[in-house]
Amino acid sequence: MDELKSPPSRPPSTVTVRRNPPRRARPTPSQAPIPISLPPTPSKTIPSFPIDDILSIEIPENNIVKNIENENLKVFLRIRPQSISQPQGKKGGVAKNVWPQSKQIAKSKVKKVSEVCLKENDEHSVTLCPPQSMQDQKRSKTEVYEGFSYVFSADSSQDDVFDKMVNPIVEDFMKGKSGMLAALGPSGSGKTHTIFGTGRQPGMIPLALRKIFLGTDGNGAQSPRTLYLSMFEICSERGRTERMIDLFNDGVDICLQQSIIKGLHESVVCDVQQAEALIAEGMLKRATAMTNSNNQSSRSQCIINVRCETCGDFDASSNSALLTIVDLAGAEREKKTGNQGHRLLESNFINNTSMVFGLCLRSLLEHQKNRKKPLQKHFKNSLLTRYLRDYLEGKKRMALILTVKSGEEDYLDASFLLRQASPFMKIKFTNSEESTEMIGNKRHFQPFLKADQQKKMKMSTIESSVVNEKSVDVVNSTPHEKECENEVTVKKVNEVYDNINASKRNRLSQIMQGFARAAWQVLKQYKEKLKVAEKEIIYLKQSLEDERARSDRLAKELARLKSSFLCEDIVSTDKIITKEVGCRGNYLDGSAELDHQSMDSHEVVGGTSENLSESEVTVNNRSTDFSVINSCVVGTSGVGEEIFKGHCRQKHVESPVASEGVEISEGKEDSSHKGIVLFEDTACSIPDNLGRDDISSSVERRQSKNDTEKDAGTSSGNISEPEFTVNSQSIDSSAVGSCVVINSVTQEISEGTCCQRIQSPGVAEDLENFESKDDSDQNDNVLLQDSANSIQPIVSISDDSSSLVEGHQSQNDMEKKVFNQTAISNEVPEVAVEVVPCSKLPNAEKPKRRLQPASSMLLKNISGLDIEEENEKPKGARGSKRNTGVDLTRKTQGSLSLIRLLKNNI
Ligand SMILES: Nc1ncnc2c1ncn2[C@@H]1O[C@H](COP(=O)(O)OP(=O)(O)OP(=O)(O)O)[C@@H](O)[C@H]1O
Repeated sequence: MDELKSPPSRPPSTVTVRRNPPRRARPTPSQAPIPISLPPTPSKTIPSFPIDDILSIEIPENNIVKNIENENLKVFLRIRPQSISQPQGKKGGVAKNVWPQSKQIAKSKVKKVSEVCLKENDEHSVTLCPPQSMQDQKRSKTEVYEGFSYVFSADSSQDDVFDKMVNPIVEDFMKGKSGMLAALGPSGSGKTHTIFGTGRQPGMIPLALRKIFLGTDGNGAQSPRTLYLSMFEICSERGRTERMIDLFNDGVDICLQQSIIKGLHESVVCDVQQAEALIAEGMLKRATAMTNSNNQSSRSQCIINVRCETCGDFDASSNSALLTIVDLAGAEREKKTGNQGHRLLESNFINNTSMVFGLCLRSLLEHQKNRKKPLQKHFKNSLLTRYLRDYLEGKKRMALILTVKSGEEDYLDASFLLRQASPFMKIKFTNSEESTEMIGNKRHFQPFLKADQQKKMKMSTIESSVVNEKSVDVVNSTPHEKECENEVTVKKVNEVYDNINASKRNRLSQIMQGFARAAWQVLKQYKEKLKVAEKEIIYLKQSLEDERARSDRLAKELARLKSSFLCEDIVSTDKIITKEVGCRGNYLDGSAELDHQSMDSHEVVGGTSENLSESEVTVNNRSTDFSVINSCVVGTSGVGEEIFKGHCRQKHVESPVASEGVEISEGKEDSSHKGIVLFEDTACSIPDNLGRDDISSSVERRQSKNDTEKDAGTSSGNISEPEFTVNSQSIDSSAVGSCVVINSVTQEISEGTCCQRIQSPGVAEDLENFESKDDSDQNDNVLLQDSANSIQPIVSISDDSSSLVEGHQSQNDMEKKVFNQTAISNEVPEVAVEVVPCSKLPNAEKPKRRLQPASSMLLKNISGLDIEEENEKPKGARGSKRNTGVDLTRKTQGSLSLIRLLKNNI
């Protein structure tokens, strides 16, 4: 009750139930690009695939197939004589019109007899000319049709036609090849005459039978065989349905089931007379009628089959062959034939069959031209084309003979026929004979198989072997013929299996040949691909070798550039330092300009004893305009203990010094602003790890010492004390700044010889106090003497020119500075330094461009020094410098001053 009282529940909302849940499309599998990795080149060469050996094997070509494939449909043309154009009555006169005819038609026929519209050009072409009455029409024009297999003129005989057209087919037939001959043409053009002929002019069938029964197969050999003859027609029943009538069996209807005619009576023919009699009997049964075009016009399509079976040899090539000859009913024009009623219906059927026949061939032609176009199944539209399907689809060889009349009134018929049928000559037989043979065998063996089966079931005697009611005409045969037929039937039954087995074997062999041929073609294609691939591989190998050679060249070039860059870097560094010092001097001198008119030479002869070396530096400056010598370059071998450890030869050291820049020039005395420092040491031992700073520090240390002392002599017995002497001949010169700083030593060792370059830009100890004046002569001689050794490298700087130097701390006279050197080496180096005062460079911009790297280099060097730490060092600790090592030797007053100067100016 509560439920009743309660408000009715809402109907459940509509719920959509998915039977199949929505499916999501599967993500497309990402196909990451497969990295192409070339397989490593195997060290061993892989043996090549023996494709040449395989391809060298010759496969036997099927000549039959090859011939058929290359064969086109043969189209012949026969022109009927015009003199018999008029239908003749039975009495030999002009036949009366079978149908009531108007007077105009009768008059026109009489007029057009004499005119000819078709002319034979040659054996293969004709010219169709429209009659004068039709020349005004658009489609009426003279046309030339060529390409016929042969054109039979009006006066050609039946034998000519047979020899050129039928005889090859018959010969092939006797060799076991099937074939077909069909006659096409308008009504009354001579098709029936050509196929059957007359008593005096036998047609193709009688001639063929004669040829066949003559017993030769073309080679003169006669083989045992059995000939079967059948004849039937396809006609229309009141124009509605088609009928197949067996002409050998009293007009019994037969039917066509899948290309097999059931009930068709095949007559075994033993001689040509029997065969001709059968043919004649069948012709009498054929439906004919009198029309305005032909007094005995065929009203049906007549087919004659001659089948040959080789007795005792049932191999596939010759066991059965079929020769088919078709006499088509001629296309009819209603106006021309004047058919009415039933005849008109027959005309429609005849024209329809002819049209279907032409459509089948046209479709085959288009299909062969363009394989994309399907082969239309027009054959289904008529019994005739269904029966002749194999021929119309190009599976069997056939030939066409076109019969035309050349009269003026036949122009339209001839034009229609030639336009429709002349393209058929391009049709090719593409299929193999094997398939056609198999089809033929299948069709003709099937009744035998059926008969054999029935025979097995009945287990009857020889009489019962006559089970194929279609094969033998018992009714009309004679007793002798019956015996012959019975024997033949028994043979068939006994050998049918062998025949089938042979066919199977043949089919298998054909299949294998086809497979081998296809494989051979594939191998050919792969061979071509392999050739292309091998060419590509060779090309890639060549390119790889080229790339390798190129990379080698680039590596060599890179190494060369690196080496040259290092050399230039060293040289440029020295240049920059020297130039910087020179500039500094100019800066201090203010208007100092160095115009060296003559080359100044500074020779430094440095020598060291075993443990002691002294260098006397003499600076001679002959420049008249040399106002300030703010720097002198002294090449010295005064290096510390650690310098001379090895045994090397210091060949040539040049230290160009210029007022604004320093450049190096070897072995050349230049009038430009260059000072050449020649440093020669015949027996100098320099360690490989000689550092630039070591030398400079040691020299600076000594220079700082000379600020207060001239004579050092504080070194021990192994310590050399180079004496630095500056001689200045100038009277007015108030100050001569000279110092010797070796700040860089570059050594190059090659083959046991050490070539050491020393660029030692002269830096004054207190350059800030220098002032140069123009027109001051200055002669500075810096002599470094080694008192402890007999070999004293002397560096002399002489300046013959007058110079004015002011504000120099040191004396104007010769100043000697003694450098203490500690030499460990036992050999005394000979140092000869030539300092050539350089004149001002003609191009002042060039060194300026080089200031940038020099500044950077100096900043880099300066930043590396701890100035504050040096300042904190007490000056009184000099005595302990020697004991503290190289680090302490750097921290001299001279170096501090130099660093300050450089840093402030940069
Ligand atoms: N080449 C020829 N030489 C002599 N007479 C010929 C020739 N061709 C045809 N004739 C004669 O022309 C007449 C008509 O020929 P035929 O009956 O062969 O024509 P058709 O093409 O078969 O006509 P339809 O299609 O109506 O049967 C016949 O009397 C035939 O003897």
